[in-house]
Amino acid sequence: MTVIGLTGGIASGKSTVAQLLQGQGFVIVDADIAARQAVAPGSEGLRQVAAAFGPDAVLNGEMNRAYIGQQIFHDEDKRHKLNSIIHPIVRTIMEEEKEAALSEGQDVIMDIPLLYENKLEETVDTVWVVYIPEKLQLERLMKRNQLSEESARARITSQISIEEKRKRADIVIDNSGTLEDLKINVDTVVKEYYKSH
Ligand SMILES: CC(C)(COP(=O)(O)OP(=O)(O)OC[C@H]1O[C@@H](n2cnc3c(N)ncnc32)[C@H](O)[C@@H]1O)[C@@H](O)C(=O)NCCC(=O)NCCS
Ligand SMILES: Nc1ncnc2c1ncn2[C@@H]1O[C@H](COP(=O)(O)OP(=O)(O)OP(=O)(O)O)[C@@H](O)[C@H]1O
Repeated sequence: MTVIGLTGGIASGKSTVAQLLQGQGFVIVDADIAARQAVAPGSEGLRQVAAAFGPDAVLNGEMNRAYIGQQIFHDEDKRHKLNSIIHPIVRTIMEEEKEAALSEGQDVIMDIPLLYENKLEETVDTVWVVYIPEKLQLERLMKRNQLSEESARARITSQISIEEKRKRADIVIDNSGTLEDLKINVDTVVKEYYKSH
């Protein structure tokens, strides 16, 4: 069984690719979903976030994502603080999900936006990077999250650049075309994958 790390820049299309791969029978373990579970209402994770970021960090019993986002994407120390609370919990959740899938004999896609930032290459068998040029990344991020150019740039520069991730990849999945183009690219990668497995 293989553990594939799926990564890329913010808004490069990882979730879209993960959906396509799920349709092809892969099990998806998603770090963004685990990160939400880590700070679920009433959780120890949320309690720690509130202790670190103050009363504005919680709204109606949930983590105030807009407030935390404003705080951490503009301030490296605060980002490291949040990461140090959430990432260990995320790793535990993802590890359990991965082991459950492997024990059922299924190949797993670990969808991890911060795979390179957190030096997790060694925890997977191969790394697939979803790539788009930075200009397109900025456009898609601004559109999807309704962000100003300045806020979108802050999010992009809080990660290792997409060009650097492309260089480090074992496999690159280009998503600079249409969704139809992306489907074709994903089909090609999956065909190649099955040839060698
Ligand atoms: C900062 C938060 C509240 C913003 O929430 P929001 O709903 O606006 O965004 P969402 O969670 O959908 O994340 C969108 C993307 O932002 C990027 N991102 C999120 N957190 C970080 C971070 N700490 N550093 C760099 N990029 C990040 C990722 O590419 C992610 O896919 C949220 O992302 C969060 O709790 N982040 C900390 C946990 C984390 O690192 N998650 C990423 C995967 S483990
Ligand atoms: N080929 C494409 N053409 C146009 N829009 C696209 C294409 N692929 C993805 N998108 C859109 O771009 C945005 C980003 O895609 P997606 O959410 O899959 O990225 P992501 O890498 O998972 O983002 P994040 O890092 O924030 O989790 C979404 O609004 C999605 O619908």
